[in-house]
Amino acid sequence: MSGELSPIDKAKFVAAKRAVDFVEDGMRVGLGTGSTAAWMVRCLGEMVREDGLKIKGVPTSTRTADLAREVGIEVISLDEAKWLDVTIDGADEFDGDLNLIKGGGGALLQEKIVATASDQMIVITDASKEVEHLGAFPLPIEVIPFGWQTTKSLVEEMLISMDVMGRDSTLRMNGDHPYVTDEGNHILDLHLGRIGNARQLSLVLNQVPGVVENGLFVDICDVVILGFADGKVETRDINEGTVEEDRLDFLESDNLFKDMMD
Ligand SMILES: O=C(CO)[C@H](O)[C@H](O)COP(=O)(O)O
Repeated sequence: MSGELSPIDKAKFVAAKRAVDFVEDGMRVGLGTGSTAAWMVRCLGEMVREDGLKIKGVPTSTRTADLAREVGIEVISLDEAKWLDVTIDGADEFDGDLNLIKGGGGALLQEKIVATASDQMIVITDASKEVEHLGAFPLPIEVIPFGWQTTKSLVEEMLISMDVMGRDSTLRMNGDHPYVTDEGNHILDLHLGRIGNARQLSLVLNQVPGVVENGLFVDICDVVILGFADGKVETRDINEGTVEEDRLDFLESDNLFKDMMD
């Protein structure tokens, strides 16, 4: 990456930079997937290389595993870690209860398993992901390739029976071919418009044969850290509500940030 970063990238960097303050020596850390999570992985890598931080990372995708190794983080599997101290990840939407839609980057299955196996899940994001009601972002569901068109019909019928708005679903594509996840599955994106009861929808979707997992994260996230392009950080904590924080004055002096702009 080179040149001037966009305001959104600056905001993502600020959120990532604040989130890594939660990481301490000896921790097992879940490493999310996506452009915001990639900033966090780079920040942690810098702490490992420059400050001697000792952590083990459990990545949520092959992309993140590759980046983590590249920046010097020791990578282990979830089975080796068994349980994690914290997972830091991005999101596509979050609401006032810190429920999320995730999976825009196609890694929702590993992301949900890893976040659920963590003492704490911290979401890092820019302000554009905050919504009053989840659902404007198409909800990704991971389905096995066998009979995916039948699974799609079953999901649509189920949505009609639940009287859920929207109901269109599309198979995610990668060029001319269906998108394939790290587990060899496909993704259906559900265009719902507005999700009334995320918990109920999540439970019902996972009952449909062929559905592996859906991108609704209900009662999993503990903290959302919102970054802004001018360095301001705001934290939403599930227990403490909104915590206004000072503007962080590191953007122009941060080595990692400067490197990325060169
Ligand atoms: O859920 C995800 C990947 O499956 C990502 O966290 C989500 O799509 C946000 O990505 P970005 O940080 O690039 O906006």
